[in-house]
Amino acid sequence: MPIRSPIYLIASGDSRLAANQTCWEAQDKLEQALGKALQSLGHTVKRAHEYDKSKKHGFIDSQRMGMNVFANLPSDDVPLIVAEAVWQYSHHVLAGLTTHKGPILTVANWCGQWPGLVGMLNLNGSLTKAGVKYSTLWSVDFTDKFFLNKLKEWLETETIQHDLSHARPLKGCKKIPDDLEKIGKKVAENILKHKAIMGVFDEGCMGMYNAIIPDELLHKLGIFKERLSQSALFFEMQQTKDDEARAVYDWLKNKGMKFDLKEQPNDLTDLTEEQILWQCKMYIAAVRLANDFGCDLIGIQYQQGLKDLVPASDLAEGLLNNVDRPPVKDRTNQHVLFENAAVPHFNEVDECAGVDAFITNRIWKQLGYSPESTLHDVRYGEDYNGVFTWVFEISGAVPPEHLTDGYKGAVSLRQPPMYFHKGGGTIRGISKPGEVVWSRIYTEDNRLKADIGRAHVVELPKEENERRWRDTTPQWPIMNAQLLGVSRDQLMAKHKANHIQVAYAPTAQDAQKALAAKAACFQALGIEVVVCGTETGLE
Ligand SMILES: C[C@H](O)[C@@H](O)[C@@H](O)C(=O)CO
Repeated sequence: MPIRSPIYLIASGDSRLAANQTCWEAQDKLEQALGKALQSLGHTVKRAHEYDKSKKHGFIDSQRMGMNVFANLPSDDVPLIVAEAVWQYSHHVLAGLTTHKGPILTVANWCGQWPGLVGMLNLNGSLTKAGVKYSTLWSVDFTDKFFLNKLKEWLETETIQHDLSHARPLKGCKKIPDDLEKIGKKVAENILKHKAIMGVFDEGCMGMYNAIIPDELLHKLGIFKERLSQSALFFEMQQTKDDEARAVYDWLKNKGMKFDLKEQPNDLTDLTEEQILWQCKMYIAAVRLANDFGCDLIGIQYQQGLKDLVPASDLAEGLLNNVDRPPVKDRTNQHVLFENAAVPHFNEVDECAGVDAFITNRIWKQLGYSPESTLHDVRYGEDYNGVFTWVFEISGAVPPEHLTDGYKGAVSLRQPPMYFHKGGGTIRGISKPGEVVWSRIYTEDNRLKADIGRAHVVELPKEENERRWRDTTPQWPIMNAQLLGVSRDQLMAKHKANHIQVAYAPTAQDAQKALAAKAACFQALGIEVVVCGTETGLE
């Protein structure tokens, strides 16, 4: 049925006032351009909530506000657009969207300035997990053919069909070679027999409903949650000795990592040694607590609660994911904990990324490859020399092993104050060129699924890399990635999360082996695998 006007528009935001205020201008610009496009197709748009003069922004900034906005719609079957130019908390609007009966379209502007694409992808993943029907679109300026044609399609049919021809179920692909299937199955059997513990320091980060794996689904993988508290982490940080923190800091400096310290720093905007030392304490505390509870992987939420107490968790998170990291001894100073091993960590307690990191670690070790993996935000991208090149950019840190020149290529910069008012340093650098396996676990139809594919990480000229940093968030680590056989629009249409997991392999052939073994492991654990793109070795 054709869509009838007016179309209602809602905008979910952050819950941090500073972020909502800073990013409002970009949102306003998006809404005006989108409004014009709809007008040109004979439609009118009506905001379902007003700009708030006292708050100085027009975002839905809490779950309660979102519920009220939906309750005040003229009816629950009006056409609705969720428009996003910023990082947003999906739970602000999820409740209303789960009971909304009218057609839903999520839209983001193709812009790197703020993580609007990231916000929309999180909402898409959350709606997918919740079983809510929606369509989705993106555009640089809302005048391009792709956007206008697809928008027309939505206006005429209430739905949009995207090209998903790059994605095939593993079952329909070439058979996985026996030796690699054996490795995948062996890792799966080992996990199912011995079980694994996922330590979660406060579940659910920034409304990321998609990132929470229901226990019943997780248990089928042999993985069980240990629900830990960030209060316990804070307490442990306070028990950690100053000289232990100092030793971690010195270790990093000896490795060649740089810290962007000003001569007379302002704690509100600059990085300070005190912030870094608290971050080192968090790193030690996290390792000790992971050891106390026998955890195989851990995740720290940080962005609610802990963000008001201590500097950012990112420095600790990037280090935990690295095999070569500062040694941490038990409290009596006798044994090194998790010696010569990474402690797989999942940022923003994204449990889907956590399971992926844990399995990657096991598979890569079996194959003899460096097992470091990380999630990134699917942040932005542009063509470079005619090839679409993504900016993958997580909000703080990656394992230094992923960076060009490792620790020597890592600089710690102060986290942006609008998100991180207590500061803290990042692990920022450029991801080294090489061969990568990318993947994403997600929940759909009440089942766990995984998309998996291949990418080249490319080295761009310095000025181009700097431009990409300037156009996004220069404090965060960047990966310039070319997905193989998956176009920009195919990834956007198919991807069910704000995050993407990446791990390097020594060569393209090794990456295909790793992909195959990982897919076999996922399958043996009951995760439905979808192979995406080309050069996977399985097409
Ligand atoms: C600091 C921001 O809130 C980020 O955490 C956000 O952009 C994300 O990384 C979302 O994945």
